[in-house]
Amino acid sequence: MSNLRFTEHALSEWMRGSGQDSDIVISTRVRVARNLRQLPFPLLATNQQSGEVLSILTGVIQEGLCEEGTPAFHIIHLDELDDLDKKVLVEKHLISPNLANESRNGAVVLNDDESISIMINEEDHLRIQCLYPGFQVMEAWEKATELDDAFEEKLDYAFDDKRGYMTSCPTNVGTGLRASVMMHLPALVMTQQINRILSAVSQVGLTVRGIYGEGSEALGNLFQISNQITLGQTEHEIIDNLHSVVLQIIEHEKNARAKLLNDSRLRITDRVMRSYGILSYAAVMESKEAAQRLSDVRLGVDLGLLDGPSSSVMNELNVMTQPGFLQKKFGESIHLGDRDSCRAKLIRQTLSGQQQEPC
Ligand SMILES: Nc1ncnc2c1ncn2[C@@H]1O[C@H](COP(=O)(O)OP(=O)(O)OP(=O)(O)O)[C@@H](O)[C@H]1O
Repeated sequence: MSNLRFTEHALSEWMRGSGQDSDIVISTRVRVARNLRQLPFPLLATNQQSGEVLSILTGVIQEGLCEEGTPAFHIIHLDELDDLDKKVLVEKHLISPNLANESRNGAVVLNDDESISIMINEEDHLRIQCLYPGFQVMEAWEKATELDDAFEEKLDYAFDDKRGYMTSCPTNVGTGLRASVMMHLPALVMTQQINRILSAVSQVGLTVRGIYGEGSEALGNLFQISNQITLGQTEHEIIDNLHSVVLQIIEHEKNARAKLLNDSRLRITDRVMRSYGILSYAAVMESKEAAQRLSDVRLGVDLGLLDGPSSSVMNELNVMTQPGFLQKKFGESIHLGDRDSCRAKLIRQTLSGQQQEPC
C-alpha cells in the first residue's frame, strides 16, 4: 500500500460543508478542457506523443504558472500509483475513472487543499478542474479561468476562430467548459416532484448526472447538474444559465422541505430518527442503504429535527463508505461480505466520535 497523502484521508477541504446554500448545494465544480495544437488528441497519440504532452505540461507547472499566487502543486504520475490509490482518487472526485483506468502517460496535479485538480492526458491533453464547497459557480469559474489564462500564456492551444477550443469529444468543442453543482434534493424526491424538475432542467440546456458523473447513479438523493452545451454560448452565458437555474431548484427544494415539515412533520421525523438509529447501530450496511440513510440524516439535521453530525462529517462518510476507501482503510484483502460489516463499523465509529479501529 502506498503512502500517497491525498488518499490517506477521505475529506478534501472543499467537502467541508461551507459556502453559500451548502445545505442544498454540496459542491461546485468547473472544468475546462484544452489541447495542444501540435499534438494529436490522447486517444490518437502514440506513447511517445502522449509522453511529450506530459513533459510539456508538467514543465509549465514546474516553472510556475504565474509570477505571483501560484499554489504549490503536487504532480502525481498515474503509472506510479497502485490501483487502490487510483480508486480512492476517483471516489474523492479528484480524477475520472477514465484517467484512472485508460490513460497513457496520465497524471494528476493537485494543490494542497485538493480544490484544484489538473488532469493530463485524460480524454483531452489538459483538464483543469476547480472544486469549491457550496454554491460558488462564479468563484470556481474565476479560478479555472485564471489557471487557464496562465497556461495559455505559455502554450499554443488548439483553437479555431470559428469553433473555439478544439476537444477530443465534439460535445466539449467551443468553450470546453463544464460547470456543475452537486445538489442534495431529498424533499423533491420524497414529494415526487423530482422527475418534473429534472426534465425541465434538461430543456434549458442542462444535464443531470449521478454522483460520479457520466453514466453513474444518483445515489443518496445527490444529483450533479451541469451545462450540456459548450458550443454557441459564451462562458458567461453558460455560467449565468447554470447559476439562475440552480437558484430556482434551491427554491423548489426549500419549498418542498417546508411542505414536508408542515404536512408530515411526525412521519419525516420518524424517518430521520430511524435512519440515524440504524446508521448508529447496524452491524451490516450495503453502500446503497448507507447513501440513502445518510441522506435522511443530512435532511434531518438541515431541518433542525436532529442534533446530529455536521455536513462535513456527512460528506466524509459519503467518501469513506465507498469500496476503495474501505479497502484502503481496512486492508485490500477484505472481501465483499466483510465490506458491508466494515462499512457499518466505520459509520458507527464516526457517528459516535470513537477512534477508528481495524475492522
Ligand atoms: N459539483 C461537483 N462536485 C463534486 N464532484 C463533481 C461535481 N461535478 C462533477 N464532479 C465529479 O467529476 C467527475 C467527472 O464528472 P463528469 O463525468 O460529469 O465530468 P466531465 O468532465 O464533464 O466529463 P466528460 O467531459 O467526460 O463528460 C465525477 O467524479 C463527478 O462526480
